[in-house]
Amino acid sequence: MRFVDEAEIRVEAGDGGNGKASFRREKYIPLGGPDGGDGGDGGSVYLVATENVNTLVDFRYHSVHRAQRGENGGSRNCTGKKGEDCFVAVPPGTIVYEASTGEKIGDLTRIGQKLLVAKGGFHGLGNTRFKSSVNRAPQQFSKGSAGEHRMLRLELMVIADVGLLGMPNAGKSSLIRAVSSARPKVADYPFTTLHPNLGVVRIDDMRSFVIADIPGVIEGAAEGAGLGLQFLKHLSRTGLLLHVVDVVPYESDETPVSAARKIIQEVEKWSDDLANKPRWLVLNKIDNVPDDEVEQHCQAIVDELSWDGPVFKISALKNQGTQELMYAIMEFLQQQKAQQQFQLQELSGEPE
Ligand SMILES: Nc1nc2c(ncn2[C@@H]2O[C@H](COP(=O)(O)OP(=O)(O)OP(=O)(O)O)[C@@H](O)[C@H]2O)c(=O)[nH]1
Ligand SMILES: [Mg+2]
Repeated sequence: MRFVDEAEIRVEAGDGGNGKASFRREKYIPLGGPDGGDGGDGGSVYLVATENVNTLVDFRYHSVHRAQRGENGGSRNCTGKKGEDCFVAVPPGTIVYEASTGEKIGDLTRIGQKLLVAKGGFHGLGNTRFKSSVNRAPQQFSKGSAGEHRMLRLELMVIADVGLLGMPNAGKSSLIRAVSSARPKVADYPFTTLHPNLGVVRIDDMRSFVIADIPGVIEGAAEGAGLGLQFLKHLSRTGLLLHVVDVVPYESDETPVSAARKIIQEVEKWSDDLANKPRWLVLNKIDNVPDDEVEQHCQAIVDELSWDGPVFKISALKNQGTQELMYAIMEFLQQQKAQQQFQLQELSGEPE
């Protein structure tokens, strides 16, 4: 599933440090020459394509990125220190535009690739530099030039790792709310979700994945009923589907099994590729079933569906079982990625 993720950020390079005007002062040397040092260059701002960063979501909270100013020059020919550069981590695949003109500045495709987006100011010159045969005591010095300031628009095509499938009202948006900072609308009427929502599930500092909440799929979606069709076709890019089933369906004429079958049929009608994708059964709203009946209630659904794949029992509302589900997904995606890399290496015949 693909989404365009966007963010605007401001990048400010450091100004160059000023040059110094000063003269040597030492005992017994009455007319010491000029000894003002140059300033340091201002730091620049670079964007760096970084592994494991997979969305632009963090830029919503941190949108100004500054590099350091260069130090001013000092007496005794001391050169000012160069300002530190600022490196901003972005996900691979980020395209960078000048915000005001829409002009493309560049794109970052390879991990580790760097793009200069704001150049640091040039250092000012100390008065030593202005010394000449006709002017042995120059007062001149120059100021550092200003660092570049720019507004950038970042754009990224995000491919969701996990797609949620399920009847309207099954609790897909609630699940995304429970496990990520995404805030899709949740309500007790069908088709709350009119556009796909993305949630980034952060497992720890280094690991996260993207989960996509899509509008509920209903019977006939593969033929275009409801809102299902346009989203079904994008699901083929995900690595895992979660089939969310309400264990006590909202529609009284529906049972969990009949609701689940409808979804499976739609998926099979749509494409073999989608039907063969790894799919897990997520039985939601177990809090609507008395504690001591959950096990039995869920097992009956699994048996009737003749489902032999992974099953998770959760309550998105009460946040029960959701954490375990997220860990299992992360583990699965990592294994899947490792396997794909292995296959790629096999294909390309690389030894390692
Ligand atoms: N009791 C209970 N209610 C839940 C649970 N999860 C979701 N709900 C409720 O079910 C209703 C529908 O939830 P949503 O998350 O909007 O369902 P959805 O699958 O995203 O629905 P659509 O976007 O219409 O396809 C809301 O009233 C939720 O509060 C749960 O685990 N337990
Ligand atoms: Mg929804």
